[in-house]
Formats: sequence, structure tokens, C-alpha cells
Amino acid sequence: MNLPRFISLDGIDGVGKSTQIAMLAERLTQAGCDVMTVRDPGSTEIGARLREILLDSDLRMNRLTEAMLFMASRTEMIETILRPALAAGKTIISDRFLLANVVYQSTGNGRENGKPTVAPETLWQMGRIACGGLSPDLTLVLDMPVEIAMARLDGPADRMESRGQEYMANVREAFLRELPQTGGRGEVIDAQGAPDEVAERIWTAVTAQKVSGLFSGS
Ligand SMILES: Nc1ncnc2c1ncn2[C@@H]1O[C@H](COP(=O)(O)OP(=O)(O)OP(=O)(O)O)[C@@H](O)[C@H]1O
Ligand SMILES: Cc1cn([C@H]2C[C@H](O)[C@@H](COP(=O)(O)O)O2)c(=O)[nH]c1=O
Repeated sequence: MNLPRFISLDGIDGVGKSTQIAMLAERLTQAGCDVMTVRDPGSTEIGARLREILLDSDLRMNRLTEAMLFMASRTEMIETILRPALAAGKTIISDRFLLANVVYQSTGNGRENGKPTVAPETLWQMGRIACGGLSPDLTLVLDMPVEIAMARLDGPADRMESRGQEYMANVREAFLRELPQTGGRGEVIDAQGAPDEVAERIWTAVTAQKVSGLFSGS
């Protein structure tokens, strides 16, 4: 089976990414892959520190600064972890990647006093530089209504979650709009239903041998 070597799972907060990544990692391991999971932002010492700063809802931050710190965390992860792992033949599953950066940092939250957010095209350009051209072979956007995903969240809201339901609804739309720009194959996965049902949809997308019908027009 010709399986993708670099898979990213993304989607709005609370949609079930971490749950599905654990299940997919197990299934790929059973299929004989040497799997490594990472999370963006995070997975490096620098990434972990940047994650703390970035998710701190009490810290005011300019949106371009926010965008660049997410990019920096990803650069560190790519250069110190992902490239060596891919060269060693590992299969990578990343909890989010550049698509999230484009979507979350280009979306307005309605509380910005008319100031523009960063344009998606600018973020894709910055991302191409920050990622050194590396993009996932397959990006899966887990999708579900915002109210259901947000009701699943517990604990204190982080910076993005504290922007509220309208922001997250716009983020959801932006995921669907920007997915075709990722560079690899992209699929939208219905994230509603029991974890096993969602995992089955993901496995079907991972093992699909054709180019995604969503973008090929087939
Ligand atoms: N299919 C499902 N049905 C019901 N609950 C689920 C399902 N998948 C995950 N959950 C629960 O929803 C919550 C969020 O799941 P999870 O942490 O996997 O999502 P996430 O997308 O990684 O969240 P975040 O964006 O906050 O990191 C958890 O409590 C999890 O147990
Ligand atoms: C990579 C990336 C992430 N975000 C947002 C998305 C989430 O709200 C948090 C990360 O938390 P998670 O528990 O790991 O989902 O950060 C972002 O705004 N920009 C990015 O580039």
C-alpha cells in the first residue's frame, strides 16, 4: 500500500484531532509504519515555550506577531525533528500545520476596531519560507458544527478559544476555503459520530490511492 508519509490533521478547536491522531497512529503502526506524532505549536523546547506565550489569553499580541511566532515554532520543529525523521523513513502525523496558521491568523474576531487581520496569501507566502517548502502529503480537516465542538472543550479558554463562537465559525469556513492551497492532497472529514466511525472515515482517506476528488474535479 502506498501510504502518505506526512499527514496533518486540522480543524476547529475541540473537533477531536488528538483522539483521532492516537487512533490513526496505532492503525498505521499495525500496518507496518514507523510512526512519529508531533503537535504544532510544540514538540521542541522552543516550540513548547512559544506555545505557552501564544496560547496565553491574558497576553495582548499584535496579529502579525502572533502569526510569526507560530511560524517560528513550526520552523524549529521542521528543521530539528521532521526533516531528520522523514529522512529516517518515519511516517509523521502532525496535530495541525501551516493551514492552521493561515486560517486562524487571517480570521478577524470582530473586536479589532476595524484593523485588518493578516491576508491569507501573505500567510501562505510566509509559510512557504518558514517551512522551507515542506508540506504534508495529506491534510485532513475534521469538520463539525462549531457549537458541538466548543461544547466539548473544558478547562480555561486559550487565546483562540476566548475569541468566541463567531470567530470559530469563521475559522471553520476558512479551513474549508483554504484547504486546496496546502500543496498536498486535502480531504474534509465529517467529525461527527462515535470515535470509531470517524476513525474509519480517516482510514479510508489515508488509504485512498487516488487524488482527492474534492480538488481534482473528478
Ligand atoms: N467522536 C467523539 N465523540 C464525542 N466526544 C469526543 C469525540 N472525539 C473526541 N471527543 C472528546 O472531545 C474532547 C476534545 O477531543 P480532542 O482533545 O481529541 O480534540 P482536539 O481537536 O484535539 O481539541 P483541541 O483543539 O482543544 O486540542 C475530549 O474530551 C474527547 O474525549
Ligand atoms: C498551529 C496553529 C495553531 N493555532 C491555534 C489553534 C488552537 O486554537 C491553538 C493550538 O491548540 P491545540 O490544542 O494544539 O489545538 O492554536 C493558531 O492560531 N495558529 C497556528 O499556526
